[in-house]
Amino acid sequence: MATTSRRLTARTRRIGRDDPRHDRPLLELLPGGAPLSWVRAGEGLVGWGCAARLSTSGAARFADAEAWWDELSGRFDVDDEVGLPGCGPVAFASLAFAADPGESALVVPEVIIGERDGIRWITTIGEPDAEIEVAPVHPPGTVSYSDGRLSSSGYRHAVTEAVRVMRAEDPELAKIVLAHDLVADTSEPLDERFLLHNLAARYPSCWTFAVDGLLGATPELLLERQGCAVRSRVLAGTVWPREGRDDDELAAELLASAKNRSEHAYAARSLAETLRGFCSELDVPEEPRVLRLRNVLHLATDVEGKLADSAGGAAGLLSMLAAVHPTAAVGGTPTRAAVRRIAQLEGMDRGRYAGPVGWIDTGGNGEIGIALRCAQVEDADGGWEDDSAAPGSGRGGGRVRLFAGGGIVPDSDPDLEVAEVEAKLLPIREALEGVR
Ligand SMILES: C=C(O[C@H]1C=CC=C(C(=O)O)[C@@H]1O)C(=O)O
Repeated sequence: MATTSRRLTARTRRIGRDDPRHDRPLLELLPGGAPLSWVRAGEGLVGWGCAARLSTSGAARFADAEAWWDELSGRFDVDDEVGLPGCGPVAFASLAFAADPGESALVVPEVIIGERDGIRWITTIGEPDAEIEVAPVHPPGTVSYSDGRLSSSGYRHAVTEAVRVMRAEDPELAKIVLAHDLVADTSEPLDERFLLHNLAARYPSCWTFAVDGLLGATPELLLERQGCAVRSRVLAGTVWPREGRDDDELAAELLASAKNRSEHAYAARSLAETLRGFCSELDVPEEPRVLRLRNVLHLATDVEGKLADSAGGAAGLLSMLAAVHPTAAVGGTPTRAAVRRIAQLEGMDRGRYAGPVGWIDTGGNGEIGIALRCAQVEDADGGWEDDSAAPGSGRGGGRVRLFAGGGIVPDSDPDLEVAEVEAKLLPIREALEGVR
C-alpha cells in the first residue's frame, strides 16, 4: 500500500547541453542499488529511490493499481517546465501474469531522468540528492546454470501434453503459451545495471526494463498511450538462426509457415478485439510483418488506435491493461481455458514474467510492454532461497531466475519448441555472461 499520505512535490527541469548528464546514455546515469528502467534506442526513462510504492496481488491487481495511482496523483504538487509524456511523477509498474499466485509492484522513484525526441529532463520528488555519485558497475563473476521449476525436459513434456490435450481432449483449446525457467547463480553479487547495459547494447530496438528486481529486454509492446492515441505491437510466431539460412530466407520461411501464421493470428486478434472496445478508430494491418532481432525473428502486427472519449473521459491505461491482458501472445485461445491449462501444465509460479511492465504518468500516458526475455532477481540481499540447493552457498553471490516461453498449437513439435525457448533465453544469458 502507499507508503505516505502527505502531499508530495514533483519538479521537472530540462537538462541543458552544458550539463554532463545531457549526453551520457540514460542507463549509465543509474547510480546502483535497485534500478528502474524503460529504455529503447537511447530514449525512455530511468529512475531510482522510492517516493511511494504499492504491492498488490490477485484478480483486482489492476484495479488496485489504478485506484492507488489515481489517489496518489491527486496528492502531487507538480512543477513541470518540460510537459512531455513521462514528465512529472511517474510510476514504474510490473504486474503479475496471473491472478493467483504472483505479486505486482508499482514504484514511484525519487529521481527520474527521461529523454524523448532529443529532449532530456530530470524529475525529482521531495528533496532527494539528484547529484548522487554513480558507483562503478560490477560484473557478476562466473555464472552457473541449474534447473528451475520447469526444466528443459519438463518443458518438453508439458508441450507434448499440451498438444495431446488440444488434439484429443479439448479441441476448443486452440493455443496454449507455455514457459520454461532456468536458474543462474553468479559468483559475485548481481549488479542489475550490468545486465541492463548489456541488453541495451545488443538489443537496442527492444525495451530494456527493470522494475523491482525484474529485468529484461522485451520486443513486445502491450499498450502505449499518449493522450488519446494508443499503440501496440503484437508478436507471436518465431524462427531462429540456423546454419545455411540467411535472415531473408528465415523471414520468408516465417511468413510462409501456416503454424506460425495461426499462432500469430490468435494473438493479434485477441489484442485487437478487446482494444477495439475502447477506441473510435483502430488500424490493424491485415498481414503481419517480420521483426528481426539477433537471436530470433518474429511475426509482428503494429496496431494503432484513437481512444473513444466516452462519458467525458477516455479509458485509463490500467483499465485497458486489465482488459487486454493476457493476450494470446502469452496466454492462449480461448483465454480463460488456456490460462487454467498453463497453471496445470507448467506447475510453477510465473511471477511477473509475461505480465505487463513499464510506466505510467499522472496525465494518463504510459508505455507498457510484456515482460519477456527476462530475469527475476531472487536474492538481491545475497541470501539463498534454498541453501541446500545453492552451489557455493553463503559466498555472497547472486541468483536470478530466467524465463522464456512459446505458443503451442496442435501441430507444434516438442523438440522445436524446446529449441525455440533456448533461442529466446540467449539475450538474457549473454547479458549475464557479459557478451556485448
Ligand atoms: C512467450 C514468449 O514469446 C511470445 C512473444 C513472441 C513470440 C512468441 C512465440 O512465437 O511463441 C510468444 O508468443 C516469450 O518470449 O517468453
